[in-house]
Amino acid sequence: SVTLEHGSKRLGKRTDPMMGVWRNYGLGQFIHWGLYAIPGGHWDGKYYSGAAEWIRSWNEMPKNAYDELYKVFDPKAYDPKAWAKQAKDMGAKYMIITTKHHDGFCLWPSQYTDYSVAKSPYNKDIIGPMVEAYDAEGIDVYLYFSVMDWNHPGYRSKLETKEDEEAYEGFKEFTRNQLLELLAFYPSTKGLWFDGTWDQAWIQQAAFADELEEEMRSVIPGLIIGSRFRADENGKRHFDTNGDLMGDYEQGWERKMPNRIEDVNGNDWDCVMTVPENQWGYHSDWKGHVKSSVELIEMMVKAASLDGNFVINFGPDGQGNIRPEESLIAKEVGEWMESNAEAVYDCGYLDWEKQDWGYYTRNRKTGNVNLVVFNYPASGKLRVKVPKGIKIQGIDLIGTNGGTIDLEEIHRDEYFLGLPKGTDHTKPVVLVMKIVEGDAEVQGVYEKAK
Ligand SMILES: COc1ccc([C@H]2[C@H](O)[C@H](O)[C@H](C)N2C)cc1
Repeated sequence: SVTLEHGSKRLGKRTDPMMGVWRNYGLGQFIHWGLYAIPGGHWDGKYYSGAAEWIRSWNEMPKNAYDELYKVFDPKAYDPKAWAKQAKDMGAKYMIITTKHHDGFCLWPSQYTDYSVAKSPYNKDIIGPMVEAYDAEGIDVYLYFSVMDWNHPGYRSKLETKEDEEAYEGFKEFTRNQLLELLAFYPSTKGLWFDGTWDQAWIQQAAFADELEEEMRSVIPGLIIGSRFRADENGKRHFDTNGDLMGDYEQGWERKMPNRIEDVNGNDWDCVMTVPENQWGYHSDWKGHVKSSVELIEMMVKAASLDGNFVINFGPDGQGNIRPEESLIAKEVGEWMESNAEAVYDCGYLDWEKQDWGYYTRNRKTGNVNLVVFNYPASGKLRVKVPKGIKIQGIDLIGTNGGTIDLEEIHRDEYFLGLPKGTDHTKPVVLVMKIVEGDAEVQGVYEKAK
């Protein structure tokens, strides 16, 4: 490996308590909200088929028309307490809010630009009440921040001239000022979710970004920052020149998921997922596939089974309403979590052979093995291969106690579990297995022998 000044600062996972909390979240909520929610994917009677939060880049929408939208930003229906309650009922343990997306419009009254809520008819801080409401519900708040800023005069995608370089110095200072301002205004935030960091101009700022990351971490000790904030001095992003993870967790799983534990390279990670195929901001007319709550539950469980978290995106409309499709998802995911959350919260990878019927998750606090069944076997029986030295001490349908599952030993360490008659096959069902490792008759939590 090569010596790097601005590469990864740590090998392996963070081991501090704040990262331990992050690791156990299981489920999060992303909120994309901003001026783009006003046009909602349409302009001048035309339909924008791209991602609604990118409508400013659509040549059918004049840039100045977009840039005037702040003059009509006045979301009468905005109710952060209701949003936080809905997220709580869904079972989200953390929430990521767009403080500033690529358009540069700030949902907080930044001292460093006029392009913020302070200059809109709404003329109140959006972020503060949201942070308070989510904190009150016990949901940790993370602040999304786009480095790319189409509004700032000093922003550049690449630095080609002396003038570019001078302008970009101002932009770097502006970016640092806004980030320190966010941490000062909202000190209860647990981390930052960076985006818009692929431009050559930013990638060249390895030293500046490294120093800024250190500075932010010193302002809020334990702050959690993903792999997408900065590049190393060779322009390597997410993973440095030596292949080591930048930041505290892998942030590349966006609208896609790993399939095997090897894909996550032993890192913490989360997957951020849109409900339609590719809409983060509000689009009033979703086209194509819209994910059902069962699909999203399966992705959430799959993430937990591979040591990751799953984050479902919400895009409130221009008035601050949560759309009906998203409210339905929040309700249905919440109903499932009501009785099955222990198979997701505090759960991670179990190194048992993957079976076709679904996923194993291991609860880090109880030591229990969860079998989450998505693909019901026609036989009605689940095949379970148990590694050597592991004994099944008991198994039950989640929330029940005793005698619901019959265990048939096929041969040493391989069993058929019979699902109870009348199991509802339209929902994922969870079996909870207590295991004993080695000959230990220890009761309670089992830490896998290292
Ligand atoms: C260049 O392709 C992109 C770049 C950025 C994105 C942004 C989306 O607007 C959303 O904020 C997502 C989390 N982010 C990666 C999406 C596609």
